[in-house]
Amino acid sequence: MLTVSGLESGYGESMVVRDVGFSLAPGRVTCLMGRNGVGKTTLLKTIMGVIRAKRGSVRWNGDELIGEPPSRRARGGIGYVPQGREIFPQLTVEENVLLGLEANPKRRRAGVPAAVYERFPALYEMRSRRGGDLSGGQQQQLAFARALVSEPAMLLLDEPTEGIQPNIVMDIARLIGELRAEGLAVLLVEQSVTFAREAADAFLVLDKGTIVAQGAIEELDESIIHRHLTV
Ligand SMILES: Nc1ncnc2c1ncn2[C@@H]1O[C@H](COP(=O)(O)OP(=O)(O)OP(=O)(O)O)[C@@H](O)[C@H]1O
Repeated sequence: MLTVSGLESGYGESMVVRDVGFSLAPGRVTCLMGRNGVGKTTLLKTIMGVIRAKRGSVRWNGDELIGEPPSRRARGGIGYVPQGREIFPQLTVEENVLLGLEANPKRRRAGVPAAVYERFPALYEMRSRRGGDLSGGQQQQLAFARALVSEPAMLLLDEPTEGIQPNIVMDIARLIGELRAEGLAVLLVEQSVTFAREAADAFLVLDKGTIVAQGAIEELDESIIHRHLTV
């Protein structure tokens, strides 16, 4: 459903993502791995349209997304949980969730669908509190809720377990498993090989902006980890 080919992007003159190609299918979790600074976040932002591609193609169910703004991509079914969560601390939990429907004013007026609060009951309890009052784990739930409120078919997750307590990390693994069972395609940036093996079906390894290894998660072996992932 998502096919990326020959994708290049960066900042000014500096090219960060170089000739990247891969595809994602419904109901599969693909883990994007790589050392710090290799371009994982830049790749996700380019797929979302937050950063403009310099070259290449991002096709979504056959349609070319390059040139489309992020709002059109969100409306088309792509959800994004950014690194560091990017919760608005002064807005309420409910207002933060509704930001996920900015691209869709009609649905926004209908309010937060019951299904979102059923999935995240703690957010329902805290819906009138300020986003900044939530714990790190609750803020991560809020970032997921904001991405899921538009009922996306694909989710881009940028290090959702970063800085999260181990017991909440297990909740995130469970949630990703549920989303996969519901048929979402998931592209997950993750540093932990253990978590990747637990949560993903497939992996991509990025090094200096290029995909240097990919395959089924069972094929993520020690030589790949040693060459491209350990510091
Ligand atoms: N806004 C920016 N302007 C200029 N250079 C940037 C910008 N954001 C990132 N970079 C540079 O682009 C390169 C790739 O950064 P990116 O954040 O995509 O890597 P990453 O693999 O996600 O790293 P991390 O694991 O640390 O999150 C780095 O060299 C970084 O310094």
